[in-house]
Amino acid sequence: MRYITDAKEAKQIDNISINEIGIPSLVLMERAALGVVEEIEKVYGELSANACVKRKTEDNFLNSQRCKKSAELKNVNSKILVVAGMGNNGADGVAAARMLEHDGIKTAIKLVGNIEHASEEMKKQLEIAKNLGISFVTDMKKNEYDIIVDAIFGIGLSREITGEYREIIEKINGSNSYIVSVDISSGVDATGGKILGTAVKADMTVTFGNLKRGMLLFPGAVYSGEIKVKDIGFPDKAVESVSPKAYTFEKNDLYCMLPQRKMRTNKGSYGKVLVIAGCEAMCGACYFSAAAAYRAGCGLVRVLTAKENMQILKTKLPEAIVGSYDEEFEDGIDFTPKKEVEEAIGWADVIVIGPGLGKSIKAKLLVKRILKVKDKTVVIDADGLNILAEFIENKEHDLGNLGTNFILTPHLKEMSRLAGKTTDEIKNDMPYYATAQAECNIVLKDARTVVGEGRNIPDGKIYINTSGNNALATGGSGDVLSGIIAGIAAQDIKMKPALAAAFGVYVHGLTAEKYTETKSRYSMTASDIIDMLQDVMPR
Ligand SMILES: NC(=O)C1=CN([C@@H]2O[C@H](COP(=O)(O)OP(=O)(O)OC[C@H]3O[C@@H](n4cnc5c(N)ncnc54)[C@H](O)[C@@H]3O)[C@@H](O)[C@H]2O)[C@@H](O)CC1
Ligand SMILES: [K+]
Repeated sequence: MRYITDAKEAKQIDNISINEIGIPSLVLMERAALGVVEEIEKVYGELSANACVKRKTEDNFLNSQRCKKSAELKNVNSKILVVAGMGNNGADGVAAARMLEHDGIKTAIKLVGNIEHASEEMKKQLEIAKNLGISFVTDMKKNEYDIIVDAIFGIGLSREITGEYREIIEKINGSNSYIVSVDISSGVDATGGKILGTAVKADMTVTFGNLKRGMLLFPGAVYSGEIKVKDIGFPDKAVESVSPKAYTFEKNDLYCMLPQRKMRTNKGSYGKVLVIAGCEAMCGACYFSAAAAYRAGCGLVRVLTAKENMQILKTKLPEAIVGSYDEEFEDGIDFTPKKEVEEAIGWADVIVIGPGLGKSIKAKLLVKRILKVKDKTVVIDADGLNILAEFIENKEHDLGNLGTNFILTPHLKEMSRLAGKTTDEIKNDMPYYATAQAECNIVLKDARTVVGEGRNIPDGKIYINTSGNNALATGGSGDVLSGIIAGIAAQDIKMKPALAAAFGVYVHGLTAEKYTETKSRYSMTASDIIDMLQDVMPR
């Protein structure tokens, strides 16, 4: 698990490390600069070898997709320019320039801003650089440098970028150089990922201690390039005492945090998922959700679907217990859930409702019933969300009334209906809309999905997903996700629903990464996502 900080938390960690624990600021800075230099020298090596530097991490959405033509790159006399602002981000850059020179790489510094406003650390770094005779330039000639180091603003950026800052950032972006941002791309708001006027389009960002939210959320993610996180010695004590609200997973987390498969167990040990999905014309969605729940590891899956879908589901997924909700309506639409629906609700540990369910009166009555479930995790997806939004619009329901056992999985448009806000409003503050609107858990789906715990959950966390790629943008992908989340939640009913949801989102993303290792991102289908689960879930 990796913490992701916002600007305030990152500053607090700096502060506690320096002022409470007593690690000198310049010591942290020296390590930060060394971290930057280490990464630059790797790139420099590649450039010098005339390599085409196509960063592979586009798969993680962290790449600006630059492929420098080797012919455009000078090799033997490669030069680096550090563009430094007057705060400590600039000071990191000046320290890095000194280290690069020390390692024999021709490096110059271009200062931006009023030197009279330089931070104490910046003044110190400038003094050292001057004593060593490092060259300073006043102008930045286009395409003169193979690598430009962006050390203009870090987490201290606090307002729109204008004037000479804006000009230099536009010049940097207009160059052919490989661009390395120090800590965060200058212009990206470290908390929300917004672009404050303009921002450096980095090929790589070398960040310190922890990931910053702004480099993962859009549009900041597009400006960050490949992200390297460097440990510069912030003590765990400082990080723990700040306890950042956001986190993301790494592959090892699957092995140590997912429910374990113990030796003496049977199918009853891994939970029961009920999928209420599929109307007459939509059998596939039901199949995808149910099959994914099995592949994610739950013990038993039961399906309630339209009568017409039963035969095909029995054939396609013989592992599932297949029934129909239709017989509940034999007496007309005056629905009092009885027979199979009530029995199935009682049977289940986790319920999924919505994929391909349609918006018929039957579907609405089913959703109405499931909204009353209190004692088990419920995933509401697709048409389940559309119906819920309709209930909210008609004032029959309130988003705030849904309990902490519910997981909603809206994409931006669905969230816009649920929250009564525009998609732009949602897009611009995904962590807020994933957490602050409701008591339930929300999986807010986008290229960078955010999972939030309800607003009243003590110490509620925000998960920002970093796995996956655009191969996932295919029909049925969301149905599969609902099944994966339910399948994981069912294996440990004590697991916080938001954690199960975060794992589900992470694993769903990993399937696409695995798939595109050998196959085309154009061709992945929902069935492939289900198939790839066997390659990405722990063995
Ligand atoms: N000792 C420390 O505190 C450490 C700091 N580190 C570096 O320090 C950075 C944070 O340094 P600072 O807090 O000095 O902040 P920055 O260096 O990010 O920038 C702060 C300066 O920019 C000004 N500013 C903000 N927005 C502006 C705008 N739009 N136009 C013009 N000026 C603007 C501020 O008034 C301030 O003077 C981190 O990102 C990291 O790179 C690292 O070296 C780790 C250790
Ligand atoms: K920067």
